[in-house]
Amino acid sequence: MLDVIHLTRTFGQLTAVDDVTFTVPAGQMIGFVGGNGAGKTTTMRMIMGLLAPDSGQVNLNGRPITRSDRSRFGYMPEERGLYAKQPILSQLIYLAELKGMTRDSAAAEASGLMARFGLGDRLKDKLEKLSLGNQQRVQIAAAVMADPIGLILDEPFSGLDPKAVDEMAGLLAERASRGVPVLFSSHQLDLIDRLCDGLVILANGRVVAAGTKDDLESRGATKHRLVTDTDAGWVRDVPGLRVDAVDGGTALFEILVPGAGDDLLAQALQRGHVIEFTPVRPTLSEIYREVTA
Ligand SMILES: Nc1ncnc2c1ncn2[C@@H]1O[C@H](COP(=O)(O)OP(=O)(O)OP(=O)(O)O)[C@@H](O)[C@H]1O
Repeated sequence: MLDVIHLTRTFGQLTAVDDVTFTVPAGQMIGFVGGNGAGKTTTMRMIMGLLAPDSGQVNLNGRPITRSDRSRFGYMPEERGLYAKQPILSQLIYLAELKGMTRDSAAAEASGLMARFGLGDRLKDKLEKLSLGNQQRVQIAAAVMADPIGLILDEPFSGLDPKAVDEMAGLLAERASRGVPVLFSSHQLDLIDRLCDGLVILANGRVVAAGTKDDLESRGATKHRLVTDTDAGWVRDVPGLRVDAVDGGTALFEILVPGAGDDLLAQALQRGHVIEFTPVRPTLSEIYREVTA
């Protein structure tokens, strides 16, 4: 389990990361989201010890993380870590050796991963000879090699095609299933929704929401949808509701006063046929927009 505890970092007048606290449980994939400049990269750099916090700390399994712990993490930095002009295999072996692997086992793991990505015949190529998406796969391979005890990945899926996203997500999920805490940033909320056990939303350096999607949904207003076979304009006159939209026989609204939904349903049944009356789960984009507004 990785705990980020009250981390704060300023750059001059700017508080880039402001008292940020969250947990990445062992074996879980946590999505780290927030607009440009929200503080995600700065937080990840502090987790990896590449940037000192002004205050706060990072714990691994209940005690302060050490340099030796960090050397066993897989990290994919925003600026990417591999050299464009060096051959792929030798770089992967070198990085895995730094994490304590023997040369032979590093070569075997690197070759296996490249074969899995369909790049088995490119091992001796310089990284720059690959397409950008394939370079990104190699960067992810470098992070997941050598059995890391934690994974911190800064926008690992940016620029990948849907098939590559699925492959890389599968790889990260495999590592998570070994009990590894996985934190990755992304601007792709649909991916976060699909891949993550939970998420942390940053805005202006602060955590504005964190938890599972179900947790976040239950914090927000639950909306309901009524679909009838008659015009639903009358819903606007029912007390105790906030009506978002009416379109023909369909109305979307929030129930502000307990019982107002029952009154609405009773009226709807008197007026005609009720085709649907259901709570509407907000999308992650809607939750995101609400908490970062
Ligand atoms: N070394 C630095 N010196 C000065 N300001 C910095 C430095 N690093 C980051 N910042 C500022 O800190 C803020 C947070 O930046 P950070 O890169 O952490 O955001 P981010 O959430 O990763 O953004 P993005 O999604 O655009 O990558 C930004 O305003 C950025 O300009």
